[in-house]
Amino acid sequence: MSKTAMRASQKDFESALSQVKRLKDPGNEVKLKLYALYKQATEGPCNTPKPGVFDLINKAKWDAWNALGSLPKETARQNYVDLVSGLSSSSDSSSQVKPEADRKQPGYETLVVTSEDSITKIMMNRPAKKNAITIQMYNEIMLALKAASKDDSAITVLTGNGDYYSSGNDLSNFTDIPPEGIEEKAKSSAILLRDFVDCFIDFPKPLIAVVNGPAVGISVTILGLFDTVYASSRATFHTPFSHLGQSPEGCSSYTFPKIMGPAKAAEMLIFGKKLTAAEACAQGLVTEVFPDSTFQKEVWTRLKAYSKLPPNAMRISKQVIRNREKEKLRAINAEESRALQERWLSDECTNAVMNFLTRKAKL
Ligand SMILES: CCCC/C=C/CC(=O)SCCNC(=O)CCNC(=O)[C@H](O)C(C)(C)COP(=O)(O)OP(=O)(O)OC[C@H]1O[C@@H](n2cnc3c(N)ncnc32)[C@H](O)[C@@H]1OP(=O)(O)O
Repeated sequence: MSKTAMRASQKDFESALSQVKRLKDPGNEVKLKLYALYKQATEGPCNTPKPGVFDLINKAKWDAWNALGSLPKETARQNYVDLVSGLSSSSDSSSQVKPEADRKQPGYETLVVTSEDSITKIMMNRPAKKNAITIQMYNEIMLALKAASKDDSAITVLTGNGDYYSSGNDLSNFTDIPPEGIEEKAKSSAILLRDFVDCFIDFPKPLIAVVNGPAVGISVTILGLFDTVYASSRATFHTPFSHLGQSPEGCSSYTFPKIMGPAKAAEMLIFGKKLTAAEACAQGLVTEVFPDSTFQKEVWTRLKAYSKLPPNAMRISKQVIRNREKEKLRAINAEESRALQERWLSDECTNAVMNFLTRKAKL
């Protein structure tokens, strides 16, 4: 394992340790697994005397730890992170009966897509990379939205797995230069961006963002195209385009001034001011903020109630609201994508991306 991967795994482990406190009770069997993996990850193989047969609880804990044998600390740490990550996504809805693995739609590698209770949930699933959006993930989100627009769900939700909603465009997308050269790369990226944002402009049903943690870049800008945005109190909203030598996308050059007024929009889009969830709500980008400790429970209870409303009425209402603006939004999207195509070829952008990839800069 590389040094970087080990460091990242330790960070993920620490974040899983705090995440686990916020989960609903996963039951004794899982709690024992978590205990055993924690002990193995922090202390190595079981090294304490076996408790007596009548000391039932401590004996069960000891058995679970001892059963891990000589599993390396790094592997135990990784298994702990994976287990917590699976638990936090399945705790999204307390009354969902089948485990998520049984309900998830096949064919997606970067997403977990489920449909239940008339809700299609599209969950970005690269928690170790803060759900940074790769080319594959852009394409899979478009596919999932197209499928959701035709399925029998009443509403569609986009959310993230792990501690982040999304850290935006995966900056390593810029490093995969085709033999045709950098200009061709910028052109194909601009087409991908335009097609991606068009899917949100055209989406025909109510679309809800469940912003479970910090959001960066394009994952923030497209929020202006959602019908409702629910945020955890832990979420932040950051569009550091100038820092990255880039310019706004996702129709935010139009939706943000409209939502929050030109002055507040400029502070975000030009100067990269990061908003807290409360600030984003006060400025109209977020519909409602929920305490992080009850976020999943409160949001999914609310969404389940909404999903029982007459679906055709909701669809028509959305279309009446959106249709008036559709052509304008499409034109703005095309213009923003053209501007970015040029930006991606600039020294300002190249240097910012290289600084991140060589870890000279972080937001
Ligand atoms: C079709 C093209 C459309 C283009 C349009 C979109 C524009 C944008 O979206 S611009 C926004 C781009 N995003 C960023 O600039 C964010 C960059 N990331 C960061 O600054 C930090 O990673 C972040 C503050 C989000 C989190 O910091 P930490 O909590 O300290 O975590 P790490 O930095 O250790 O991250 C863990 C792991 O994930 C990788 N990562 C995170 N975000 C990205 C990203 N956007 N692109 C690529 N990789 C990302 C990070 O490198 C770490 O990887 P490892 O080191 O391999 O563990």
